[in-house]
Amino acid sequence: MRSELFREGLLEGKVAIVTGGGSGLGRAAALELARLGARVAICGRRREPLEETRSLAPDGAITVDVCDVREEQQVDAFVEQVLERHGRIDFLLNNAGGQYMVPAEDITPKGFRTVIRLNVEGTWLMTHAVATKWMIPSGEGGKICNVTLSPHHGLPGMAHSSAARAAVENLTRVLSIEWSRFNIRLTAIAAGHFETETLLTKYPEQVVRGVAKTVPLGRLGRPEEFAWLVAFLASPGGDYFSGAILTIDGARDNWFGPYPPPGLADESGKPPAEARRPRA
Ligand SMILES: CCCCCCCCC/C=C/C(=O)SCCNC(=O)CCNC(=O)[C@H](O)C(C)(C)COP(=O)(O)OP(=O)(O)OC[C@H]1O[C@@H](n2cnc3c(N)ncnc32)[C@H](O)[C@@H]1OP(=O)(O)O
Ligand SMILES: NC(=O)C1=CN([C@@H]2O[C@H](COP(=O)(O)OP(=O)(O)OC[C@H]3O[C@@H](n4cnc5c(N)ncnc54)[C@H](OP(=O)(O)O)[C@@H]3O)[C@@H](O)[C@H]2O)C=CC1
Repeated sequence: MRSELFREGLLEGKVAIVTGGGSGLGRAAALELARLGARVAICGRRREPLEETRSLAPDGAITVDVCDVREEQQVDAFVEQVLERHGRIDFLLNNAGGQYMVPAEDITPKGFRTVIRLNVEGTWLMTHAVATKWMIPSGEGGKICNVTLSPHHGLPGMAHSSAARAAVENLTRVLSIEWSRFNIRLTAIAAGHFETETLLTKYPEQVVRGVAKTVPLGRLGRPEEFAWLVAFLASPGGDYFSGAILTIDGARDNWFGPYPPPGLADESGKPPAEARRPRA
């Protein structure tokens, strides 16, 4: 299938990494980059969804590796594998991330650490590995795009993640300055509310039902709308973007309604907690 937006072959010769490429926004981005001729290496913790993404792409366009972005040795091995296979890395999308929804007073130290580790440390480990193993020593530079979250004033029920995304945005800004001498350009995409399977199935039912009403445009984002922005940034159109936080959210960042939001929290303002996932 061809891109609905960009010309064929736009990213020919480019090599991209997409973390969390087995589902949702990561899958949509990996497929769009592959359609445009890039060779795309995707990773995640589970092989099965990654293989499914690969099967949806043009033959040979996507390669798959299991890698937990929180684990330094796995990240190093993954990046080395990509370099061995493809010889270069032009673009990194740090998309793997997430959180669970919970009132802040119920976040345990372990739970807080888990979310910070995934979003901040995972993003940092992958960024550092790609920069030091290829973008800096090759003299070619490259582009790194991080995924964060809108609204920027944070989401009740996501204190850990709100803190983590702010950290990632400031990391983006400082590296865009410090690594400009290597021609490494960094951006962050602050995603609003997108209709991915995780959002639609994992979050409390009243949140799923009510969330589109918090968006001035009145609907959730579609994964392809995110993917098009990623492809644009990876293309020559994105060459002069660095240090920018690109918010894609149907105007969600600019709106604040009454608190607590009707239907999305109880009368005291307590956000709902999602159900514990069953333990194996
Ligand atoms: C107004 C509003 C509008 C709200 C409008 C809503 C808009 C939503 C906007 C954002 C949307 C998205 O990002 S959608 C995309 C979301 N995608 C994801 O989150 C995918 C990645 N997430 C994950 O893998 C998990 O959620 C995450 C916990 C981060 C990492 O998983 P792990 O397997 O590594 O960790 P686990 O072993 O499960 O958990 C480790 C510890 O974390 C804590 N923990 C984990 N899950 C928990 C849970 N459900 N409830 C309590 N605590 C939990 C416990 O302390 C756990 O320790 P023990 O107690 O010892 O077990
Ligand atoms: N959907 C939305 O509305 C919004 C999403 N975002 C962010 O966008 C990104 C994608 O979200 P979305 O597609 O909705 O959610 P998904 O849950 O579908 O995507 C998360 C992906 O990351 C992978 N992943 C999770 N933990 C790790 C890890 N430790 N190492 C490697 N891979 C990991 C998961 O695969 P596996 O479990 O196999 O490891 C999964 O493929 C996330 O960072 C999310 O927080 C931000 C704002 C809003």
